[in-house]
Amino acid sequence: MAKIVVVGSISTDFVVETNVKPAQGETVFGEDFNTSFGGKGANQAVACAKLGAQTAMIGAVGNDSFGQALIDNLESYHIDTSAVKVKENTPSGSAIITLYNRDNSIIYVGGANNKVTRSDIDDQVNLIQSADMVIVQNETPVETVQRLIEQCTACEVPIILNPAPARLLETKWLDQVTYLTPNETEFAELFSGETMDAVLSRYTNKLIITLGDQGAMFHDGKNVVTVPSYKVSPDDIVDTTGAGDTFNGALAVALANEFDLADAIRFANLAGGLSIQHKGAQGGIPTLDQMKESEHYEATWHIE
Ligand SMILES: Nc1ncnc2c1ncn2[C@@H]1O[C@H](COP(=O)(O)OP(=O)(O)OP(=O)(O)O)[C@@H](O)[C@H]1O
Repeated sequence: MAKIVVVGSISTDFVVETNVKPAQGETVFGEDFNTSFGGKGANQAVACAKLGAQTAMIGAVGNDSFGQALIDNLESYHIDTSAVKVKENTPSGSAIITLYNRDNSIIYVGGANNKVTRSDIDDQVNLIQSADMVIVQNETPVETVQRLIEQCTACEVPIILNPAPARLLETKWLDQVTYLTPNETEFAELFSGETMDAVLSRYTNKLIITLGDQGAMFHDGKNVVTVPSYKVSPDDIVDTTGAGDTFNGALAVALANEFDLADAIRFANLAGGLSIQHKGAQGGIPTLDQMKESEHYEATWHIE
């Protein structure tokens, strides 16, 4: 079984639906309330685990009741949480989402995710060294991400940096990561003023730009290659939240199983396309068995 270590955020989404927006100082009645598990790191870890990888998470929660629920949720997917720390006097990561007329306003509090430190990475060198693939995003502090890139380089373990949300990093860091997976908006923020073709040809077989319903692009050393997504009829699209996280987790699983890059992107496109046909970021991620039931699953795709 491929071993994947995911470093990143773990948080709860608190979603309130209302027909009336409260004015300053006003209380209104809401229509509905629900919570769901999120955080890009946690979503990507769940994707790896559901798609058949032995998955461990490095991150942090607060010492509140939400923290324990976040850990229990990861464990329900058989994710190793021994490297998820509980930070004292800190809230767990939370997104407070108000849905008003199908439009949402979000207040995100990083909480414990902002307290994942360089030494939390150094404490887990053995875990990192044992991995076939590491993934990280940008919802933990920049110095932590940089330390992880250094450790992966030193241990010669491949690392995917999913630069979401976009945050500028010096070229030396981008040069050290094995794969870089922005969506189009993140690409534009990271490489403002440059064309996709120019940057893709600088980072051959490394930069993978996700394009929503168009799939994803990379440069194979000779040409820019667009790997098309699998068509999903608009009637079947239920919830696109987390498509990017599913794509990244699936990409990691495929690469850790030694798929070539174009194949790995096709596998990730299929997972991303299936995920949008169900509600919920984590709930919508397909399992490996659900992938295999798809008519698009390829006979040459072997996940150990
Ligand atoms: N409408 C769609 N039809 C088919 N596949 C899709 C669609 N939307 C997304 N995908 C799949 O999911 C991948 C990631 O989507 P996208 O580029 O929108 O990432 P994202 O903006 O990070 O997503 P999100 O923020 O919604 O999680 C795409 O490369 C594709 O494989």
